[in-house]
Order: sequence, then structure tokens, then C-alpha cells
Amino acid sequence: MLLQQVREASETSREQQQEVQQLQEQVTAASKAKLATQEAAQEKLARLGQLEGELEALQDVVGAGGDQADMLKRLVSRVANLELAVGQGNNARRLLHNQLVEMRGNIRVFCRVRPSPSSVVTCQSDGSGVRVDGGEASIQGTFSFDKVFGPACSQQTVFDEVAELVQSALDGYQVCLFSYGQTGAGKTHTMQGLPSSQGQGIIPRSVAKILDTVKILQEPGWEYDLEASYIEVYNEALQDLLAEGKGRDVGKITVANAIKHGPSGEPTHSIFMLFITGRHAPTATLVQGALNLVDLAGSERLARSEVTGQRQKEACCINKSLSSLGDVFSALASKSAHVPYRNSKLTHLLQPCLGGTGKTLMFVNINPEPASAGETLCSLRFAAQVNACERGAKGGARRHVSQQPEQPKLQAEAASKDRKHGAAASKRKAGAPEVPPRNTRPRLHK
Ligand SMILES: Nc1ncnc2c1ncn2[C@@H]1O[C@H](COP(=O)(O)OP(=O)(O)OP(=O)(O)O)[C@@H](O)[C@H]1O
Repeated sequence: MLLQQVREASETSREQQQEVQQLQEQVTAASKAKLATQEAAQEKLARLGQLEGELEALQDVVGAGGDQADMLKRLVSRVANLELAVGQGNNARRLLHNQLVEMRGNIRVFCRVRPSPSSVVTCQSDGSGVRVDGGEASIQGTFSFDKVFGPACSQQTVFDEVAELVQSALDGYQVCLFSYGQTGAGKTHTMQGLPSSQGQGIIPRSVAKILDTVKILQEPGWEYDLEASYIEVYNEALQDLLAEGKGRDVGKITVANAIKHGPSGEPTHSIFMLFITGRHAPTATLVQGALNLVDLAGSERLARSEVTGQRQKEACCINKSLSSLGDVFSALASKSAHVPYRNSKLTHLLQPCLGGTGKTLMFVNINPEPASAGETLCSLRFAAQVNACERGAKGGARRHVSQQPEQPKLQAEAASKDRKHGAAASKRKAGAPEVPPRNTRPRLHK
């Protein structure tokens, strides 16, 4: 009997090993194909540049005779064909990039441990797990995540792991990155970081990567339109800190100055939204993606925060948003027919990313100091629940790409509407969320 069980277990283990090996082979094959496509696109790009140079030279001497005019015509047509080929190469690269991202799952969780003089947290050396040992059995636990960054990990190392999702937003996907954790655990450090170039967090690095890529893609004929919002969610009201007159030009955003706390220092959720529209005339392609970078308010439990009055109301609203976020993730994890996105402004605003059409990555930030062990366990349990959501290639993310003229259905109309209807800081009110349906870009005024 026992022998039979051992045999069956080893058979299952062998099958799983084979499955893992097959998946690894698929990832390797997709990576190789992606590389080959990129190289081919680059070659074509170089050739295109060369031909354009020749074309310019010919234009200087054109008029001298019919032969040259013919040659010019042929070259113009050749350039057009090559532009088309480059565009098609880019489309293939996008598809392969997406296959790679989806193989890793459309909802992922990374854990980041901040530095602290004393610590009850240990990170596994392979970066896949974390253990909390606060002494008593009730404050102990071991958790696995897609990635665990120890206290010594640099901002660059962290960004390297999320850069592919930033690329996905450029490729036409709805992407959302959260930082979750108790006050002081390093959420703002992860998202915004410090002003120094080494200290910069995910927001300024993402903006820089996107601007660089947009510049490179101008060469093969892509034109991009970027619009940014910086939404603050406070007591279930939304405000766009980059509203008209406050500067919406992405290139000029100094994110380090962006505000995480309300006017009088009250805690808020803040969401940096970047709406990306790319047009490629030679292939008549339109892509519409969005990158949402969310710095959540501290997650500490209300019972522990001894607050009353206005502070209590704020804490209730924060708890409501975060518990709504938890409810959305548990509905997704259990593949429930109804996902309660509309229970809070935060989840309603981020519905396109959290649902089947988007890609989500959550950072759980933890403070390893002994006094925070209980709160750290709560954060890690929440993150483990999010980690249980499986939305791989099958339930997959959807890319917003079309061959038609742009018809934007607009994401943060909610914020825009709130703004128009006077939901500014002075009029903030708690209440039932009234976020209109939206899908991709907000109707933002330049
Ligand atoms: N990985 C890190 N490396 C170095 N310093 C860090 C790191 N994480 C956090 N810190 C520092 O710890 C302090 C608290 O971090 P931070 O403000 O990011 O916390 P938070 O979770 O955003 O808190 P709050 O909820 O109040 O906004 C800051 O001084 C920050 O610079």
C-alpha cells in the first residue's frame, strides 16, 4: 500500500518535472524567436536609414534626367515596403513579448523588505520566499511570491523586474502596479523613490523608459500620444493633481514632487496614470495602453490605530478601499461570476487592469522590525491571497490594438467627472462610488 503511494507520488513528481521542463523550453523558444525578430527589425531599420540617405542624395541630383526620376520612384516604393516590413516585425515582437509576460501570469506579487537595524524577517536566497518569526507561534509564517527583494536590493534591480510590464503598456495593454503595506514599509520609496538618479523609483524610471522607447520608435514611423494623470483617492473622492493648468506634459512631470498625502497630511491612495496611444501609419495600426502606478495608503488595521473623528473616517475609507481590493482579488481567485469592482472608487477606477483584460503586479512592502511583525504577517497574508489569483495565458490579458481610427473609451473619466462636479479637496465627501464605466484612456484636456 505504502509502496504503491510512493510509486504514485514519484510518478506525479516526474510528470510535474516534465511539465516544468516543457514550460521552460517554451519560454526559451519564445525568447529566441523574440530576439530573432528584434534583430531582423533592427536590420531592416538600418537598411531603411541607408536607403533614406541614398534617397536624399538622389533628390539633390533629380531633374537631371529620366533615369534618375525612375530610380527615385523605385526607391520611394522600396522605402515604403521596408517601412511596412519593419511595422510587421514590431507587431511580431509585441506578440512574443506578451507571450513571455503571460507565461509568468497576469497577476503577480513581489515582496520587498525595507532595511531596518533589527529584523524578524529572513528572505530565501533564491528570492522566492520570505519568513517572519516574531517569537510567538501566532506571529510566524512562511510565504512564497513571484519574487522577493531583500533590504539590500537597489531601485534598479527592482525596476529591471517590472520593465517588461512597462513595455506591455506601450504595446497596448492595461497595466497596473500597486505598492501595498503598512505605513513606513517603503511603498512610496518603491514607487517614487528619491530625487537622486540611483534612488529613483518605478514612476520616474517608467516615464524615462517610455519616453526613450517612443523616441526610438519614431524612426520606423510610430507616433505616440502620452497623457498623464495623478489621481488622489481620499475619503472615496477622486482628485487629479495634474488637472488643467497644473501641467500634464509627461516630459515635464517631476514625479518626485508628486503628492502622497493630502493637503493637511492625511493619508491617501495615489495613482499615477499614463495613457499611451501609438499610431503606425504604414500598417494603419493603433495601440492604446495604460500604465497605472498605485501607491496605496498604509494598510494597518483600524483596531490598532487608536483614532477618532475625522481620522477615524479617513481610516474607514482606506480600509474600505483596501478590503474592496481584497474582495476583488478573492472573487478573481475563486473565479466568481461577479467581481465587486464597484464597491470602492479605487477598484472601480482600476477595473480594466484588475479584470481579465489587464496585467497586475502587486508589491507587498514590509518593515522587518520586530514591533511590526503582526502587521507584516497581515500584509503577507493579504499578498498571498492576491498571489492565489491565476490569470495566465488562457484567461488572458487583451491588447487594445486596432486598424481603425481611434475611438477611445475613457478610463479616468471618473476623475475628470469628479473634477468637473467639484469633488476637489475642498468638497471631498465620503459616499457611494459613482464611477462611470470606462475602459482605456481618460478624456483629459491638454
Ligand atoms: N528599500 C529601501 N531602501 C532604503 N530606504 C527605504 C527603503 N524602503 C523605505 N525606505 C525609507 O523608509 C522610510 C519610509 O518609507 P516610505 O515613505 O516609502 O514608506 P510608505 O510605506 O510609503 O509609508 P506611508 O504609508 O506613510 O506613505 C523612508 O525614509 C524611505 O526612504
